[in-house]
Amino acid sequence: MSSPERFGARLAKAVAARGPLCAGIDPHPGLIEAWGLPVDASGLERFALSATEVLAAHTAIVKPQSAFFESFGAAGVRVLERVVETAREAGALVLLDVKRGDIGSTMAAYTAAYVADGAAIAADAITVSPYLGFGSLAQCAATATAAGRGVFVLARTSNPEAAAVQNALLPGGRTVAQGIVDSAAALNAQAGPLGDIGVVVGATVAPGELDLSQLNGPVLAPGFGAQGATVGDLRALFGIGLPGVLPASSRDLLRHGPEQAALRQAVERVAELLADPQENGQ
Ligand SMILES: O=c1ccn([C@@H]2O[C@H](COP(=O)(O)O)[C@@H](O)[C@H]2O)c(=O)[nH]1
Repeated sequence: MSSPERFGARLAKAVAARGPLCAGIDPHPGLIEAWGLPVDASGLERFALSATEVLAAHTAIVKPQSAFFESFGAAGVRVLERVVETAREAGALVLLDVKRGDIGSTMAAYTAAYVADGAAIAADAITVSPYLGFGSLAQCAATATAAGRGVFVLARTSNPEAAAVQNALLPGGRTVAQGIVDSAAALNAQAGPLGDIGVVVGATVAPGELDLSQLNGPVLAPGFGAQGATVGDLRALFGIGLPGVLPASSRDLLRHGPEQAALRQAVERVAELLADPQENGQ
């Protein structure tokens, strides 16, 4: 049997075709309500499927936030499964934001759930947390890669509380975040055109904190939009062409619903800003 096309290669093609914007599907109760829907499993379903139909038709990759589905119990998880299917039918890759991380034997179960061959909720990639040690993620990364899937490892997250832990210094002087980037880079060393192991670096992070030059993998950049980061901030942090960077926005897109036409215009507007190398603000 031939091996599946690698995640990094699939992502590079999708971004070349549709641009780098990663649209977040975060059904916050407040947004469900603002769309005039009941805050229950039926409202969740209408919100999430309608948003996914539009966002997944216009972006390379969508990022459902698992927490907002899990909070509705089993019915919410069934909606999440339909979101994954709907996104795929619309031609987008699915990065499931679950931020899993545990000892290796438990991590194996998360791997089976999301990124192994025959996974129960099969995503193209998931977010993972390295704070039980980067090595605890090794088997998950290897299994995902073999299945044509990927992982995005939290390195320097967008929230203000993160710096105290992630900018702490390791023996030798690198930050914890840089150590994570370098460990991801080691796994991507032989891959082309883009490795399967991404990192998460918030768009809100100050320029110059991290050296991403050796990563050879994708960078998920949440914090763009509702958390305050602009296109100018993205370019200052990652460079004018945003190479390998997936700016991620959820609330700032979703607030334009429930009309699908308005949501589509919003996503097109942001995609145009990201495509314009002269654009330094928003
Ligand atoms: O560092 C991180 C990692 C993940 N996130 C997630 O991204 C979205 C952001 O939503 P917005 O509405 O665009 O602020 C959300 O799902 C977070 O859990 C992050 O914000 N920062």
